[in-house]
Amino acid sequence: MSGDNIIDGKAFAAEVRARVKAQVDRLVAEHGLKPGLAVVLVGEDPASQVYVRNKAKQTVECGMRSDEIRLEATATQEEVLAVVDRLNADPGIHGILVQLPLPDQIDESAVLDRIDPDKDVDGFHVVNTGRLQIGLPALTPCTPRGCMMLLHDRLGDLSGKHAVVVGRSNIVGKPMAMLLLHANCTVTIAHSRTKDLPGLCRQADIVIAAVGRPKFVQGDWIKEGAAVIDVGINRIPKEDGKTRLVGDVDFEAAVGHAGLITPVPGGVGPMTIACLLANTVTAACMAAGIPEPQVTA
Ligand SMILES: Nc1nc2c(c(=O)[nH]1)N[C@@H](CN(C=O)c1ccc(C(=O)N[C@@H](CCC(=O)O)C(=O)O)cc1)CN2
Repeated sequence: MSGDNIIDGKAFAAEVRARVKAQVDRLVAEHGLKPGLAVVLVGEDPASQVYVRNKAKQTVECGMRSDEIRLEATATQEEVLAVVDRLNADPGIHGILVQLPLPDQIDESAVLDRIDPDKDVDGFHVVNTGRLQIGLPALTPCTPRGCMMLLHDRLGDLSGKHAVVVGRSNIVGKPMAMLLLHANCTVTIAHSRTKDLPGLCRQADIVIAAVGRPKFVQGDWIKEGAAVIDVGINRIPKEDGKTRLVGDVDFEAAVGHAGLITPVPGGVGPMTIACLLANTVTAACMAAGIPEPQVTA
């Protein structure tokens, strides 16, 4: 995979992390402020364990404080909320993230909305959702923020482009649509009841695939030269009994049509953690009343 139209999300994420590290170094040197991120993991989901480990590692590499709080899969709602309350009250913690998915006995929205909105580095709290909706400064969900960085980096101004977002989840589809709208795109949100999805996608200058179904978006749905951003992370079985990671786009079929395309792995995924680190710096600056350094410039 070396075509000019393939976006290297891993390399771009490394650049973002280097910028975050430079900002952290400056905050420590000039303000004595060391941003702190706490990640809460409930249970032993293997993929979540890997993501949490990578978050902690990259947080430390950027010079920030990293706290990892692990709870048993059988933890009660009260136990999880008590951890969030403690982190909300900790002045050395500027960002709190509760790794999703949570076990069935936990009410996800109750937990996410218990996080102090100013420490909500996932941008999932209803207050940040509302701020984003009406265009106020907000902590923005990491995956959509990463997608926007990739699009701006390669396309510059997005004004007037028709973006089709396939998927309407609260954590990707909806915030993605809002960010594209704020960037002056004409945005269509498509979902399982959308009529003629292939025809709709063929009209798009930008297709965001965030539907959670392996290789759902077909190659011939892509207009020649369109940008295709694949948010999907699906593990499918291989013949040898192991699994492999594929996105929501049939990459091999779409790459010949797209002007730009993100692969899976190595596209949007690495940007999620890089943007989490950037959001933690933003939250620390907000808490200390320091103007936020630009990560995307
Ligand atoms: N509280 C949250 N929970 C979850 C989020 C989130 O943003 N906040 N997103 C996902 C998981 N996730 C981060 O938490 C995440 C997913 C994927 C990657 C990534 O780098 N993927 C690699 C492939 C890694 C692999 O082999 O598994 C890639 O795409 O190249 C990073 C973070 C759900 N939960």
